[in-house]
Amino acid sequence: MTDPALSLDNITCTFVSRDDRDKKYTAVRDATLHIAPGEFVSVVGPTGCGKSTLLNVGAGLLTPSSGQVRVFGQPLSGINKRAGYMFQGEALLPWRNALDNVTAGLEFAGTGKEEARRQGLDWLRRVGLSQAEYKYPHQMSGGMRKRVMLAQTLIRDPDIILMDEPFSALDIQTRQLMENEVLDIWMKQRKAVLFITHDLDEAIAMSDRVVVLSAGPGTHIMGEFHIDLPRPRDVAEVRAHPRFVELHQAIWSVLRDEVLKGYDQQKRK
Ligand SMILES: Nc1ncnc2c1ncn2[C@@H]1O[C@H](COP(=O)(O)OP(=O)(O)OP(=O)(O)O)[C@@H](O)[C@H]1O
Repeated sequence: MTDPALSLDNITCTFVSRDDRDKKYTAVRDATLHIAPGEFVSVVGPTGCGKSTLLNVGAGLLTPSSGQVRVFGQPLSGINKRAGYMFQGEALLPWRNALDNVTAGLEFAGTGKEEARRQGLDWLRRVGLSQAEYKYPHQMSGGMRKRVMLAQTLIRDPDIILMDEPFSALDIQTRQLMENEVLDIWMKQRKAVLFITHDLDEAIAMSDRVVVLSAGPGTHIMGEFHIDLPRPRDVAEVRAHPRFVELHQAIWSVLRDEVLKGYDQQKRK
């Protein structure tokens, strides 16, 4: 049997509480999640439940209080070098143009300038930005900046792609375009993807599997759903598929109560 690309086993993350430094807060308790090579897995859950915490554990940015992380069967220590990470916010360097932002990771890894430029231009083309090589972040729209971030993440050819609500700041049309672009690229390369989102429609439209997290504290996995919709998919069109509607109802019936609990906790904060 092949090893999962990423395995998180019995992960617990306890922090010093942000509200009261004398108290501890267990964000995630005993969560187990395996992602196969080439599998696209989305994690959904109420706000503040611990989605980013799990992703950070997978990226090696956060060491769990207990549990084990393995990458293609090997225990992870330090940063997960086989993973590329696309954050929720803006992560471009404002003083670098689009091309120099895309090639930044290659440069840091020691790739020669000419080769980095060749690959950078190729990635700009693949994300639909062939004309934007010399534009600086402030000269680009939010959607263009996200495309640059996508190219920046994928140019290193990671075996695992970690995405934390990458398109949440975009308008719905741009967002759907980007989602389709990610699916196109993924269909060609079939890397393992861990995709965090608030948006159940987005999770179902993109994924092979949707994992539902409970409200915190002590977040755990409430359910997993295999998404047996045909591919290739268009994220806008697939929403009208009768199976999409069935899956949405099934997942929402598990997620709804957790979202209400999460919302209640936010109001009490
Ligand atoms: N370093 C930290 N110190 C203290 N508490 C933390 C820390 N990191 C996360 N938390 C807490 O753990 C919980 C989970 O946070 P996390 O950011 O993983 O949730 P999330 O599901 O990604 O949230 P959102 O949906 O709002 O993006 C939150 O209550 C948060 O305040």
